[in-house]
Amino acid sequence: MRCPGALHFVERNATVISYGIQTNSTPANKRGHFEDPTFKFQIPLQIAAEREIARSLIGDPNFSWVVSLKEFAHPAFEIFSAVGTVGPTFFLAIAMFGFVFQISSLITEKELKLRQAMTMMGLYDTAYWFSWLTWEGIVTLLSSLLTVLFGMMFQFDFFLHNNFAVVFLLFFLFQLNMISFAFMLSAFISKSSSSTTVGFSIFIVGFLTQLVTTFGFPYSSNFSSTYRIIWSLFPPNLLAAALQLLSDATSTPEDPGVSWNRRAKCAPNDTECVITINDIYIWLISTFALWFVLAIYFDNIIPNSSGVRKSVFYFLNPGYWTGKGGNKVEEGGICSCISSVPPLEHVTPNDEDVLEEENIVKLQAREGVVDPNLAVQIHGLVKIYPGTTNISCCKCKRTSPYHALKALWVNFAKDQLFCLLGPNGAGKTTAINCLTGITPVTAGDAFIYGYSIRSSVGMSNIRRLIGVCPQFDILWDALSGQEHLHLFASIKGLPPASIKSVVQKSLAEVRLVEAAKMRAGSYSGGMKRRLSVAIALIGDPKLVILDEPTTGMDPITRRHVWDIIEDAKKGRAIVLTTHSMEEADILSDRIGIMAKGRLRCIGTSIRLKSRFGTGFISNISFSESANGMPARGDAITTTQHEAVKQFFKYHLNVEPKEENKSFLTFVIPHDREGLLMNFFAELQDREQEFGIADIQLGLTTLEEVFLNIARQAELENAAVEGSLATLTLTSGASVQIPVGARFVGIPGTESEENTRGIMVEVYWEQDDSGTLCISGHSPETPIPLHVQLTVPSTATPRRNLLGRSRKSSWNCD
Ligand SMILES: Nc1ncnc2c1ncn2[C@@H]1O[C@H](COP(=O)(O)OP(=O)(O)OP(=O)(O)O)[C@@H](O)[C@H]1O
Repeated sequence: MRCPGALHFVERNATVISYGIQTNSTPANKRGHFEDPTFKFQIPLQIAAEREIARSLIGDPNFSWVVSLKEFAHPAFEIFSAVGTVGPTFFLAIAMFGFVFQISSLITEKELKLRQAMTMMGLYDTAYWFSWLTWEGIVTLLSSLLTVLFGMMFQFDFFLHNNFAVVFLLFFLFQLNMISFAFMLSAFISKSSSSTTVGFSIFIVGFLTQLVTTFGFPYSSNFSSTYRIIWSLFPPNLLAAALQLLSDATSTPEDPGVSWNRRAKCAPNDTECVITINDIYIWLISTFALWFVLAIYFDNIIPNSSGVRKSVFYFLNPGYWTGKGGNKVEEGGICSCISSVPPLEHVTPNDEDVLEEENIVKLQAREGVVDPNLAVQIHGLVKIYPGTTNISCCKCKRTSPYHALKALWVNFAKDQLFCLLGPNGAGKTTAINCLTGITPVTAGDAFIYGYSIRSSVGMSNIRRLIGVCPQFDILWDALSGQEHLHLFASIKGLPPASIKSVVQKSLAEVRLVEAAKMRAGSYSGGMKRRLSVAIALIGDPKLVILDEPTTGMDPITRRHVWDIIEDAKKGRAIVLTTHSMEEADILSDRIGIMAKGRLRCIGTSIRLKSRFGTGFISNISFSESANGMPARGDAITTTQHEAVKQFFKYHLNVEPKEENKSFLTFVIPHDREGLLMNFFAELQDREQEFGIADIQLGLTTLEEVFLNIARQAELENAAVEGSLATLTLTSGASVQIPVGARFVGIPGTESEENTRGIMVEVYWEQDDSGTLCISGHSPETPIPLHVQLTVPSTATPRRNLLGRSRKSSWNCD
């Protein structure tokens, strides 16, 4: 390809010079066009050869033969053609940095629920998108400026001869377009780790389509405009076409390049021109707007990290544009069908306090009372996670509907801390998510300072009033504690002048002043939790929701955070969920224990202990001698132990629950309460005789109340579901019994001696996940007359009513 051809001259005689022409017939790409060697080389050469032969033969006096070497006329090969050829790939590669970073940041924010946290604290979607756009606009502006300046610095004709504004605008609009394209793609990706793969795939596809564009497709009159429209939707193709135009315009040092005024005109020698630089600008601006609008649209209709999305035609709802409604959300993917939900039957609470609370709230709801002393009024809140059938490629995934909240009626008062307790899966987080607007409610409503959580206007007012510390820390690893607080203070709308002092105060409160400038990614678990608590309290919210705030804190820090929470009660309501009974006991003004989506009991800690605890706990400590040994030797102490045990057995009919050399612990049921006064008076009188050093009497712990309530809920649930369990007797025989059954008659054991037959008492416990399991059974005994028996069944266990499959083995490990 280096030699276009050759001429062979043969001088036959004085009047005949013959010649032969040899040409390279491969079309060569010159200045973006494939030149036909016959017309561009062979014919001009033939004419020239014949003309010169004629001049020689006719004896032209100016003609002479000279032997010299001269380059055949050809278009200039300058560095500009490198920009036209390699430029598209090179500048696409530069834009891919921003593209991958953008996709990965957006997805990380979704994946780590950072965006959800900001929305919960009052961030508007418009502010979210426009803040990203502003930031990316600035970065793109700088990078485009640097690209052009570097191009000029390295003396590329492409950058020197074309107008600065023309080249700069091209790079700026292209990079902005790629960012907007990244916004749109991020709606479809749920894992940040996929962003590099997506970026690389886009680069490969872009490289190939740009290559095709450089060869002239489809920006020439040979192709229909439909091809051009489709091709121009992909930003790298527009870049390739623009670079081609601009490099052609500076192909020789004499070419003037494209000036700002000529941006909408074709090059004079370009007969096949179908697109100008100005057209490319218009395409870049239009596709930028298209990707951006699509990004917002897909972001709304594709389920977020909580599985919530808007309807596909949400934008047709006038309320969406006026801000009055139109924020109705749905659950499940676009390609999923929601199965029918079993109706929720109304169950009157068994507990008198819960019933009373329910009646008070219902009365207030009927009469439309908005009590100024109430921060939250929950009116029959129901949440059913719908069962869905998701159809994706070659897969059909079904989930069953689940009643997570079954009509919650409760008030949370101002200046009080309400503690929501309950075993895992009780529905606490669901209740909180409903209050903060993360999850749509199925039925019922809740009013926070009078604003309904079901109205979009109400919800945007609520977001200004609440502060939330979610169950899991939602923090940016790259931001410092101070920056986090600054950001959330801004989202909360604090005046910029006060933000600095508020942030400093907040950092001091949670003892993070020294770590204020450290990245949150390097914080310990406890520090992160403290920062989350500080975020929840920033901006003086009137309702603070703390979902397990002290998880992972050491005891010293925990106590410190308890102090912060205690101080924060003034002037606001706090809702706290925790698994620490000590925390609930210390901080709560009222406690509600939930299980299986229902409120099971409500009241102060003392009330719950006295109503649901097994009774009183009495600790008896024995005197010890100076050397730490029991006062009068082991034998004597054992006698004293026995005497005390006898004393408790005789008067109160209780056995010790725990015992060792220095103390005895008894649990005294509530029904013996009447005997306690005299009993302890006598025990105190005989302290010396029994060698007692100290007598303590207290109510049972909140933990015990919690365990009792949880077990009771499991039993009720098992009875409703009608689940069956297999009880294996010590004799080796096994029978099917309803889950939770206590006294079980063994079939076929009736005899003359035991006319009612034999029975066992089954002991039920809860395993680590809180599910009931059989821990054992009593020895087989004749069935007493008064006992209400469960008759075993041989039926196989069936699925529960809501379709969740139950465990097959019911024996505790
Ligand atoms: N998106 C969902 N789809 C279906 N079921 C869900 C969904 N989210 C929660 N659940 C179910 O709802 C029930 C209540 O869950 P929730 O997270 O509210 O419990 P919790 O009381 O906060 O538990 P924990 O103490 O473990 O945080 C659980 O059985 C859970 O499996």
